[in-house]
Amino acid sequence: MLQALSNVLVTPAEMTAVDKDAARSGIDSFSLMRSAGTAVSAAALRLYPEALRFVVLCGPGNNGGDGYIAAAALADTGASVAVFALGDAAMLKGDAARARDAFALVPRPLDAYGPQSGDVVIDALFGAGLARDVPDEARTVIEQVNASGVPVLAVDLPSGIDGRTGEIRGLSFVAAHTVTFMAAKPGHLLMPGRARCGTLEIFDIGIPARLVADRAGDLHVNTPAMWEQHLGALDPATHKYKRGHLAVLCGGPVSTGAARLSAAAGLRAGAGLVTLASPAEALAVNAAHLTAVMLKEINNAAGLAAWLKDRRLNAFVLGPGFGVGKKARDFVLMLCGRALVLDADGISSFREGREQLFDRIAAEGGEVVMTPHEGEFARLFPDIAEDAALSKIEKAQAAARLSHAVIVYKGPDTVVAAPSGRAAVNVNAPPWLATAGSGDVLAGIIGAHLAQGMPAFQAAASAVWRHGEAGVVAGRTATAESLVESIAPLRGNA
Ligand SMILES: NC(=O)C1=CN([C@@H]2O[C@H](COP(=O)(O)OP(=O)(O)OC[C@H]3O[C@@H](n4cnc5c(N)ncnc54)[C@H](OP(=O)(O)O)[C@@H]3O)[C@@H](O)[C@H]2O)[C@@H](O)CC1
Ligand SMILES: Nc1ncnc2c1ncn2[C@@H]1O[C@H](COP(=O)(O)OP(=O)(O)O)[C@@H](O)[C@H]1O
Ligand SMILES: [K+]
Repeated sequence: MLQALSNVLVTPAEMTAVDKDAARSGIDSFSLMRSAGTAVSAAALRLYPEALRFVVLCGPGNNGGDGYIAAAALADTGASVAVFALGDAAMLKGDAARARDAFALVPRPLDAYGPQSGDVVIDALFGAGLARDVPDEARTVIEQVNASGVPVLAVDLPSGIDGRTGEIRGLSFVAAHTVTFMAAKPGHLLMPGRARCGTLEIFDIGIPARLVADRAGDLHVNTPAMWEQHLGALDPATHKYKRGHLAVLCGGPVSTGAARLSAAAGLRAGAGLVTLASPAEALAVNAAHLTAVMLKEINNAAGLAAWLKDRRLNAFVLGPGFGVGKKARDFVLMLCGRALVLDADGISSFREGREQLFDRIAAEGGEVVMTPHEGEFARLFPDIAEDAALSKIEKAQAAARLSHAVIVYKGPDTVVAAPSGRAAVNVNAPPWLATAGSGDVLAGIIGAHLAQGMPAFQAAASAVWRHGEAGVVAGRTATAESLVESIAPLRGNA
């Protein structure tokens, strides 16, 4: 895969536009289909040398066309191949019809297929063109194949997965491997699609990278390439104030653990100093648990205002264990002009009156990052959350636009989105990150990156990636505490 495209995500609509641009620039569309189909046959031979029979299921569009090319290429190697077609293969048009003619045998109707031991299914029913729920004729075969345990190699996408959203359109194959072309699509990375793609292979079928890049939006896989040019901000060479002073606002005496986790994570992630701001009634319990993290009594808005005069306090985390209500709202509104991570109760406190928050962020222009999980997202952005037409990426983008903040929409497929529309989908997080306090740790890492001067989007994206890496290091028995201990340097910095 070309380096220039390796992290780019392209929506199916953008890919269709790329196809048209390619045709306009004189590239033969059938040669692209031939490359696609032969890439699929090569993957099938490489992955399943023991297959007794390759069963190619072909749909009514160009995804089916890729399938016919693959079938012909596999037959040329002497492999046993059977093709079953959805609908009347005689009705195929354009490149798909040409591809059908490349395969010597007449395909059999889809409902004639029953999975047999030794089969490998090549799923070429629907790809980028899936426009509605899969039809009944396809449902039966998808159910049978999924139940049979016969391995499925998907062409472009497992049929039934929406390439834009990752949603299942009625029913979908569960593939062991997916071969897609030129660039990954959102549906390969967003859940539940991601879990149904198996391993993902991105094959360069020969469309110039420039044509793809011209149509692609500012949407990427979250890899170090997204933010490594900002790692200089994490340079530890100077004194501790240069490494940033992170302040974590703590709630009442019975819920202090969450804020302490954020503080510990912030320190571990490289903030030069971390101070826990605690109300008087929680000072004793916090003091009993803290060593390197400092403690400061902050009881009310007046106390916070006085403390904020210290401009060396350069990032804040508010939310973990803070408590929902007026105090949270008052504090947050005072912090909107600074670098701020708004998490948990800090988000939920604005269920009513969110406009005040969004207006303040816009007016003050601080580097604000919000880190909602699904429930918190629905609390603050119910209108966006309920819009079933939007993908998780589009929801995060809409929320970022509306709030003027960077949104980290958490989950197995965390999306980081900026008000500009720039977005990244994270893929390195192991499922055992779903453990109590894990989100508090993430908030602390983001806070540390902000404290060290990274811009909000890069601070958030790199923190999400680092949190995922910490999860990998901590392993399956990870707890929030072991996650903190597992936060590793980012490329030798921090
Ligand atoms: N990108 C590239 O550069 C290249 C892409 N290539 C390949 O092209 C694929 C995209 O091809 P595509 O646009 O023809 O769409 P595809 O997925 O075959 O489906 C469309 C057909 O299915 C039908 N249909 C849709 N939904 C349906 C439903 N629920 N139930 C029933 N029918 C339904 C739809 O009918 P319609 O909606 O028009 O009635 C239409 O007939 C892409 O995934 C990749 O494999 C390569 O060849 C090389 C270059
Ligand atoms: N299945 C999963 N796979 C990977 N990461 C996950 C999964 N479920 C949750 N996470 C991550 O774990 C963290 C949980 O945060 P959150 O829901 O706020 O939990 P808590 O409030 O207990 O800290 C988030 O960073 C989220 O992205
Ligand atoms: K497919």
